[in-house]
Amino acid sequence: MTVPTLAEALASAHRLFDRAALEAAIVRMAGEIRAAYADGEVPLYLTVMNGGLPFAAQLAFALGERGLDLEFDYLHATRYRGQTSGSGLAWLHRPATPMQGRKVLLADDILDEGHTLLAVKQWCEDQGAVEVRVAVLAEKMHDRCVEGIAADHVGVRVPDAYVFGYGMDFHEQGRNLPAIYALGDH
Ligand SMILES: O=P(O)(O)OC[C@H]1O[C@H](OP(=O)(O)OP(=O)(O)O)[C@H](O)[C@@H]1O
Ligand code: HPA
Repeated sequence: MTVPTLAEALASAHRLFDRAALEAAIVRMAGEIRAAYADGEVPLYLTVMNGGLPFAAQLAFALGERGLDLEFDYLHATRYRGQTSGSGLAWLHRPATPMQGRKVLLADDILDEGHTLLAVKQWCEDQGAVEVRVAVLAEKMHDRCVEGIAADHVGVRVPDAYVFGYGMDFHEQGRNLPAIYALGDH
C-alpha cells in the first residue's frame, strides 16, 4: 500500500488550532495542574510516547515556571488499531520508576476512544500509584470513549475526524507540525 504524503494530507486538511492557540491552552492547563499539586509532593511525570512528547515537554516547562518540580519517566504503549482483538495495546516500554505510594501525572497528545490511557492508568494503579491524573493536549468529541477513563486536564477539544500535528502523526509524518490539523471537512 502506498502511504499518502504529508503534503497530500495537508492539501485535504484544515488547521484547527495554530501554535499560539495551543501554547495558550498549555499555559492555562499548567495553572490548573499547579493548583492540583498544592501539597508540595513531586509527581511522577510520565510522557506517553511518541505522540505525547511535544506537549509533555511544553507542559513540563510551564509547570516548572510555576514552581512545580516533576520527576520524569516515560512509557510507550501503542494501539494495533484493528489488527488484533481486545484492547489491542502493545507496550513497547514501561516506566522503570517505582510507583508505590506516588502521585502520577500522565501527559499524552490525545484522548480518543480511551483504550490507551485506560490501560496505562490501570497499570499505574496496579503498580501502587495513589493518584493518577491525566493531561491531554486534545480530546476528541464523540460518544465512543470507553468507560473508566476521562481526562482531568484538556487543552483543546477536536471534532470527530482524524487529526494530526503537534505530536500526532499522519502515517508517522507530521508530528512536528506546530499546529493541529483535521482531515476532511470537520
Ligand atoms: O484514545 P485512544 O483511541 O486509545 O487513542 C489515543 C492514543 O493513540 C495514539 O497513540 P498511538 O497508539 O497511535 O501511538 P503513537 O503515540 O506512538 O503514535 C495517541 O498518541 C494516544 O496515545
Ligand atoms: O485522530 C488521531 N490522530 C492521531 N493519532 C490518534 N490516535 C487516536 N486518534 C488519533
